[in-house]
Amino acid sequence: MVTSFPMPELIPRCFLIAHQGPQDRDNDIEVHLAELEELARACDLEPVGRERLKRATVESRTFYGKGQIEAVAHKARNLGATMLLCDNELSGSQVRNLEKATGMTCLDRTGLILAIFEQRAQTREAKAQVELARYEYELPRLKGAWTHLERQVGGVGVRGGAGETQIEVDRRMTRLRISQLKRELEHLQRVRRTQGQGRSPKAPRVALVGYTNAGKTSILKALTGEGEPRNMLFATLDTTTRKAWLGVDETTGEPRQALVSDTVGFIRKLPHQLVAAFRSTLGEVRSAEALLVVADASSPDLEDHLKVVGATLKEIGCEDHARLLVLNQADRLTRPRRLDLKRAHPEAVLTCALTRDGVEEIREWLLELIPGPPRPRTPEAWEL
Ligand SMILES: Nc1nc2c(ncn2[C@@H]2O[C@H](COP(=O)(O)OP(=O)(O)OP(=O)(O)O)[C@@H](O)[C@H]2O)c(=O)[nH]1
Ligand SMILES: [Mg+2]
Repeated sequence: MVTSFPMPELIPRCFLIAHQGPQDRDNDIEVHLAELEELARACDLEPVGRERLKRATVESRTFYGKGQIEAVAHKARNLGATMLLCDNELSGSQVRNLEKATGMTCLDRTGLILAIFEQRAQTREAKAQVELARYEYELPRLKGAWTHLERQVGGVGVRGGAGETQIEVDRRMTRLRISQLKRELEHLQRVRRTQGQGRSPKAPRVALVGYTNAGKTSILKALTGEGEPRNMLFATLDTTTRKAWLGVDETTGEPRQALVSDTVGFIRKLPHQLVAAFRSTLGEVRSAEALLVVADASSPDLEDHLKVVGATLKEIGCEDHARLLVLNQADRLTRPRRLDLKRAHPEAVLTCALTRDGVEEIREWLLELIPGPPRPRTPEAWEL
């Protein structure tokens, strides 16, 4: 009999860095680095260390200072790291120069978020959106990556005639794929719209939006009985819509319900290529009548998260939507913090999605969105 032993999985180790300018507070950069660690874990990497690199200006070649890079690379290698994750958005040539200087693979924040989305995308639509974002990200970076190949390669076939360089061929192919993907996404969006047309006009459509890992899927589950919450950044990529039963109309006996959509989470510095690519999925948010803005009330970073959510909603054209702020994970709050939050956000509902505490208040708010029975019309004088 052959016994097979499970092989220990090799998880790549990474070291995290962030630039700290003279105006940046230590704590802010630490919070950003802690979030980058979560992103690394969500990408199946093991963070082994992190460092703030203080410098008044940024270096155009390598972004960080030369001496800083050498010291960090030394430390990272001693900890067994093979990757360097940078919290700042870097240009293609800065990444390449860093890789050359350190001998390690380098990934910036945008590249890391894109990699997570690529791992998670399940449906055709999510896959096309992520692929589009990847090409949009790579297009301005193609330069330089091919400098060793940049030469005149006049000829026939894929190359567009005499004189087209390898970079030009590459850019042309990338643009072609981008327009194919955009067409495919438009088609998928049309299909989605047609599917939505059969929905009951009496059921208001609401979208759950908010910072990643706030508990949007958990609230969906508490409201509709469906959804799979996970303690992981960007667990949800696809929009799913479920019915929330809100009881029966006492006068007509008709069931009352709302259609609740779960959506992809937001994060600070969400790559704009992703926001653009996810426009069609986020179209569900735009076309919703109202928003349930879910936030993790126990996060020390709550107010910052709310600002990011507000700005992203603006970016996708949703600043005027009616909304209810759902301060979730309230079970993790101390009593004084709970009182502070009630004072700071008097309109908000405090919830615990796990015990469904406060979820009834969300239902009541949803009920108010349902159009009431037609009011009896008072006949005008000329009709009598
Ligand atoms: N203690 C506590 N944990 C919660 C609560 N709501 C959600 N969680 C936990 O928080 C984690 C994230 O929950 P999700 O519902 O997946 O969060 P999400 O906003 O959908 O996250 P993404 O889809 O990744 O953006 C899970 O481990 C949940 O069990 C809550 O009210 N209290
Ligand atoms: Mg989710």
